[in-house]
Amino acid sequence: MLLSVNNLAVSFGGVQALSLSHFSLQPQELRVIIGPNGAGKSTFLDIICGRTKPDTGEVYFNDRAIMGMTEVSIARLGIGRKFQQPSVFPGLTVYDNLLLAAKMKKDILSSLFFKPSQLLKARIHEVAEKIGLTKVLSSIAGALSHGQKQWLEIGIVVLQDPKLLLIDEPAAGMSDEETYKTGELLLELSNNHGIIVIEHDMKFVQQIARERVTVLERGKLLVEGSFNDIRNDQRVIDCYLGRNNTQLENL
Ligand SMILES: Nc1ncnc2c1ncn2[C@@H]1O[C@H](COP(=O)(O)OP(=O)(O)OP(=O)(O)O)[C@@H](O)[C@H]1O
Repeated sequence: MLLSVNNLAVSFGGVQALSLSHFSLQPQELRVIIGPNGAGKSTFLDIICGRTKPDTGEVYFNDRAIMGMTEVSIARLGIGRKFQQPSVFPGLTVYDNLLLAAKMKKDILSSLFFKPSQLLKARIHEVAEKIGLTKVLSSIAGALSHGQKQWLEIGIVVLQDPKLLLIDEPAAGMSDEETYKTGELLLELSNNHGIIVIEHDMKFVQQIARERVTVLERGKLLVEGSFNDIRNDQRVIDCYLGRNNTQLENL
């Protein structure tokens, strides 16, 4: 098991944001988490990456207990997080953004004397190819399209060789074509990484959910199953009804 979670609970100001008795992920599994606003999806990823401390519970990554570790230590162990907000350096080229990400993996001291080796250059080109940005490696990141910026963000995380990738709403704001390409990219990445994706667009979920989908509601596990199981589950349909949001797009 790549990730295993038991009895995780966290409250904010007396309101329970998450109460999850069990969750597990296999290596190279791509899991999609859905659920309406406030279901606890981001809180869950925040706990896994060490950004939020739970009140109770255990998280095991490759059988190692990681609760209480800092975000940096957890990242070093191999958990990479891609947030929804952009974090690329807009004034740097795509290549330099990737190079910087690769440098950040090294210790501070060694990076002072860091020179990009042929091996590293090859790795940057390999990742650029994967994320579809080979032709724009020398472009300024700020000039990329929204979709390209998101792929660069994914590339930056991938360059750090995480065993587990946590990705918040990767297709938000993308065109249909960009969304589809993002889905194909995540499917390809799942050959080498465990991936947890939070997503709202059901057409996109259908494209990438080859295994289980986890549905959270009000901080609790509502149901887990194949895409077809959850799409036809009355509890899932009910939990979105009457909500003033556009989250269950294309259901
Ligand atoms: N730092 C915080 N302080 C106070 N309350 C918080 C904090 N983070 C999350 N919450 C609350 O915890 C609950 C779960 O929020 P969370 O953001 O995890 O849900 P979500 O499923 O990711 O929702 P969305 O799809 O809207 O992003 C919500 O009621 C939210 O208001």
